[in-house]
Amino acid sequence: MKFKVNHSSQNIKGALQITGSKSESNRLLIIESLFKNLEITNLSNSDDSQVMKKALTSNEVEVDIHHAGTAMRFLTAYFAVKEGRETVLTGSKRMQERPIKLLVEALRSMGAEITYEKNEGYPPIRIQGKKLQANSVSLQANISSQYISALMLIGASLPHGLTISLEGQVTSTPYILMTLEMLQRSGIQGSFEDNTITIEACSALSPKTIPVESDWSSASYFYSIAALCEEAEISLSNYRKESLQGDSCLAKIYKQFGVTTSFGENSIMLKKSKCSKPASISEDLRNSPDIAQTIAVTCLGLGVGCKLTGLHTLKIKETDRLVALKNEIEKLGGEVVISNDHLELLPATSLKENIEIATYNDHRMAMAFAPIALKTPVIIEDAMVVSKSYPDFYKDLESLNFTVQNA
Ligand SMILES: O=C(O)C1=C[C@@H](OP(=O)(O)O)[C@@H](O)[C@H](O)C1
Ligand SMILES: C=C(OP(=O)(O)O)C(=O)O
Repeated sequence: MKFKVNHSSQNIKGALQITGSKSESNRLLIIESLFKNLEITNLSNSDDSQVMKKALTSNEVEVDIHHAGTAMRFLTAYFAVKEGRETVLTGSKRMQERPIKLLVEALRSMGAEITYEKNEGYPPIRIQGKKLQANSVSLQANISSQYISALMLIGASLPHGLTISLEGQVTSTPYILMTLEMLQRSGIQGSFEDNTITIEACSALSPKTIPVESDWSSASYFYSIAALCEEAEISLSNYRKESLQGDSCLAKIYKQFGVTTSFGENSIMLKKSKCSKPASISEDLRNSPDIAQTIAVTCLGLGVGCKLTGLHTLKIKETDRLVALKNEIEKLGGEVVISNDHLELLPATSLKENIEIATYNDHRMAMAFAPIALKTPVIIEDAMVVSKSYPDFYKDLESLNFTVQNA
């Protein structure tokens, strides 16, 4: 399905309630399943959280997690400690190209029984659940923080807890801190100091209600909208100043485009009233890789140049996001240079109209490019990919007076 997205005004006002963070939700779903006694509120309605919920209650041998990276990685560790359960964990064609070897090797070194069904190092994998006795593990930390979070999430279920030694430069650190905080809020003790994570053993949790903050990566598209129009007042809930999500750095980054953020009790207000913009910006996104596409497209729309670094993880996400960004920005008339870990955009002088944006099975390609409609009408191919993290995306665009039509 293709959607043509358009907007006829440069003044945007509205209030939206965004679904819960899929990262926080998928951690809490695993903790609840292992230890019980958690009530989770504002759970994400994303496909990724739906597949996680379904997997955790499935009695089938084959568990298919589609495109959900967190589900693939967290469930690999989860099923490895499910004594007596045999699981074949699989996913979409792209998931079968996303590496899992570092996590499988770490779990095997702890005694887990995991074999590859097709290609060495990639899903699908067959897991024979066992009681693991190990209390320490080490792994390379510069490929995906999800491998580390996966080990942290099962750590407390092991008889002696788990000490994880991280090797090399740690990437996506806020997601590791989020996992630690989620464990601690649930009642599990742990620490992260000097590249060593310690998770204490725990046999039961006392009952708790844990609210999920809304998704900051989803909020990024409204930051982009605010930046791309002349005047904006957009209220988003449920957000907090003290966020566990690294993508909350958006508030600081978008100040450069004249978008201010004020924090209410449970919401944020994005305001834009003056058209100040820098000639170019430079950001290291090692800690917030999921907002790279949003920022690149905002800059394209504003005619601002950008140099985005720390993007080495983008090649193994839903698609090779660096290549996808280059292809689609160039279709609109932008000039981009990419390497394995950075992207440089030259300030664009004009944008082409009614360009069809390919989305590469990547929700963030669709959502990052839709706001450019404030500058030029755009057609989003395979538009419903957004449901991976944000099923209500187009409904929320319409509530801000965007027109979204079948193309
Ligand atoms: O742990 C998480 O919830 C996530 C970690 C990040 O992945 P990497 O650690 O692979 O960069 C991020 O890109 C992904 O969307 C969600
Ligand atoms: C990379 C992402 O997700 P995952 O790795 O969990 O599939 C994302 O949501 O941008």
